[in-house]
Amino acid sequence: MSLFTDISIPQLNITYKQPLGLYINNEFVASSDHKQIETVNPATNTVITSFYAASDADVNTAVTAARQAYEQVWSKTSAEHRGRLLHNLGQLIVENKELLAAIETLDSGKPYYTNALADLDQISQLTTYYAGAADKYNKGQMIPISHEKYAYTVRSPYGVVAQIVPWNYPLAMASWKIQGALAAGNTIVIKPAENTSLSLLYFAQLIEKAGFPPGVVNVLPGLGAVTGSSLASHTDVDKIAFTGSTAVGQKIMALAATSNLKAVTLECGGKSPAVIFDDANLDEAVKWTTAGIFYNSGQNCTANSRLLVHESVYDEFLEKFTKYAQEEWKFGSSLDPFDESCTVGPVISKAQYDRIQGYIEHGKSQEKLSSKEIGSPVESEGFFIPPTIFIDVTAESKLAQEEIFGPVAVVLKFKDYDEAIALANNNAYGLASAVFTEDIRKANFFARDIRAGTVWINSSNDEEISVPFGGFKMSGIGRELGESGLEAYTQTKAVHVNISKL
Ligand SMILES: NC(=O)C1=CN([C@@H]2O[C@H](COP(=O)(O)OP(=O)(O)OC[C@H]3O[C@@H](n4cnc5c(N)ncnc54)[C@H](O)[C@@H]3O)[C@@H](O)[C@H]2O)C=CC1
Ligand SMILES: CCCCCC(=O)O
Repeated sequence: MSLFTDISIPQLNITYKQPLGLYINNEFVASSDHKQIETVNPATNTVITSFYAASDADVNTAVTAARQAYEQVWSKTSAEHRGRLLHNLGQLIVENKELLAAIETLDSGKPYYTNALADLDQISQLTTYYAGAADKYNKGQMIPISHEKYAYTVRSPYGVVAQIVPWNYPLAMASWKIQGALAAGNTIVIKPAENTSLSLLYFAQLIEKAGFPPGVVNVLPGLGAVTGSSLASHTDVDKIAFTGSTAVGQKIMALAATSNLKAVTLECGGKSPAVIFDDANLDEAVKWTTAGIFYNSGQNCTANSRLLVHESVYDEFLEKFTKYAQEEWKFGSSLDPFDESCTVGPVISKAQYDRIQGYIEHGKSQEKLSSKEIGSPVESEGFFIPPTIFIDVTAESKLAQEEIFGPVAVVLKFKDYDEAIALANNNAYGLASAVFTEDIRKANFFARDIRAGTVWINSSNDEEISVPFGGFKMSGIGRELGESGLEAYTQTKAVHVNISKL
């Protein structure tokens, strides 16, 4: 198989050259065993192309390249220069914004105009942020001890970092990791999700163009259980960062522990509550929470998939939510993610489609839950699921406890603050949360009492690249974005200086 292929996207009148190889030492190569993976367009269930899948041997080759690049070049590169190369990368991202967004839409099904382009805006913003952060957030401390001794700390990069990213925001999740790790001075081997590898393979070409030396960033598409596991267990990888399911995060953490006790950052699943109190502005709550569960077809780790509503406004909220979702989200208005009117795209794969439909079926047939389909089922070969909400759900419901990762929310009722916070915390996950109230005390009590890494007050899924992101409980370990996104890729070295008289 060739290392490149031409791909056409007629809706945007684009034909471009798609890399299909592994990206090691700033060049594309075939996998050692020539194994390949097919990637499918989820909007049409048709094969787009195939690309090489990295073997264990390829992982070793890439890690060796990253190690050599670290020891010989990158560890000797100033923070200022790292920042300058990230600035170059940011400019190249802007120049390639439309094409990168188009590849994301083709491979993941996320709507081009209402989703993918916004991802590229966020990626540009965070690249600029880390370009500036490289020689600012690299400072340690000077610690005076005595007349004849002082100490200081250094924020030392880990060295070779492995990164594994999911398919819901392919390039954004990769950039959350790559840009921070580079700013901190690490070299990287990153594995995209097997169902959305095309954009990162195209993006890899920008790495060399930006001036990054060979081996600093290596991109290894491949199967999770093969390439991913191999990275997690490689003894010359100093740190691994992962975004994806909690189950896989646990596997990675176990391999990290038993191989070489490498450092770990995990951004895993969520089942985030949005709590609507009796004094909430319901129109605002509806606007934020419909986006919080239907944007990206609900495939967000921070999706507000649990809606907890005070009993006094429950019926009014449901009526507003349903009406707004029908009128503003217009599921089915277009089944072509490249169409400007497409707001809810397909879910990523047949496997996820079946998984989500399984939850919907369970809710209806097993738990006899009442549901409202906000949009009718569509005739399509693609993996389109109508936005659905289940009402009058109890905390013990399977649909209230487990991450569905689709455009499906459950609505629960509560009578007072204590019941609301108890319901909100009654879950294995703790990634994000939202609260809607005009009462500043209640909002701050909630922010104090909720066990979640992110709290949105009178908004939801309102990420900022300068604010730390990460979960409590089964939602993960560590933080990304903001200064945390650089800190996560450094470890503190303490230097003691004895200047006592000889
Ligand atoms: N937190 C988040 O942003 C995301 C959460 N999820 C959750 O994961 C569920 C399943 O989605 P999946 O695509 O199966 O996610 P996943 O966790 O299987 O895949 C995420 C990444 O992990 C890799 N991977 C899979 N198995 C691995 C292993 N044994 N060792 C190392 N790497 C491995 C995959 O190749 C991919 O790159 C979703 O329904 C959702 O609950 C999925 C994607 C993103
Ligand atoms: C670009 C927003 C990403 C939210 C985190 C996630 O769903 O993985």
